[in-house]
Amino acid sequence: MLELRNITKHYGARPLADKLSLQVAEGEIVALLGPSGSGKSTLLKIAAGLEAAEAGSVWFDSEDISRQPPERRGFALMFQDFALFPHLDVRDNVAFGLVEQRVAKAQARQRAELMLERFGLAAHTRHRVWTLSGGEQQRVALARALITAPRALLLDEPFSALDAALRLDLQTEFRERIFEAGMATVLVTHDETEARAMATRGLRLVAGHLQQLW
Ligand SMILES: Nc1ncnc2c1ncn2[C@@H]1O[C@H](COP(=O)(O)OP(=O)(O)OP(=O)(O)O)[C@@H](O)[C@H]1O
Repeated sequence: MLELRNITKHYGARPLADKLSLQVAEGEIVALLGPSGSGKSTLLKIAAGLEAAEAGSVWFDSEDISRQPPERRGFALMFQDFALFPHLDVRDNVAFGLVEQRVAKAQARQRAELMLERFGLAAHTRHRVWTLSGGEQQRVALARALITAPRALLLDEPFSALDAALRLDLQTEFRERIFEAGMATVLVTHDETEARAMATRGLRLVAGHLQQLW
């Protein structure tokens, strides 16, 4: 269970989080909605360890991980600005997380190939990522996120660059793959339709507080 406990965070005088708490269980996809600038991405970054809160703590199961650096938390991130590596082929993009975990390169590549097969991307294994379509690139990014078997998945507007029809396809596919992997998942999105299509629970962040939508 991923848990934020009594998190407080401001930029200037405006509270982005005001003693905010959130629990996300394994197998749950929680959507975070809210006006632009309300602090959704900041909350995700606090969970990931990329930003510090002024007060409060981040827990996973019964461990306080507030002081752990991002790479020790065992979370996978898919943020708008976490692009794929243009100088690597598709396979090495997917293998990257494993190599970081000191898995031998040959073995990491083999596992990446299996993952790409499951994702219907086998034909692109040795292609540069920038030769793929936007939707394919997002699937590579999800494969890269899931291959390390993360205990939580943090998604920030994963489909914002895609056209409407493709978004719908990917929402269904991502939802299935995320449920199959079964980790605690938080999805930040502007789009309530997308949130309802993907998430088991929807929350709106307003003035530092979370309101339950469903
Ligand atoms: N490092 C920073 N320094 C100062 N202000 C910041 C910083 N990061 C974010 N902010 C401000 O905090 C507010 C919340 O930003 P955040 O990106 O978390 O909102 P958001 O709800 O994800 O917005 P959007 O839906 O537009 O992506 C914004 O007003 C932003 O300008």
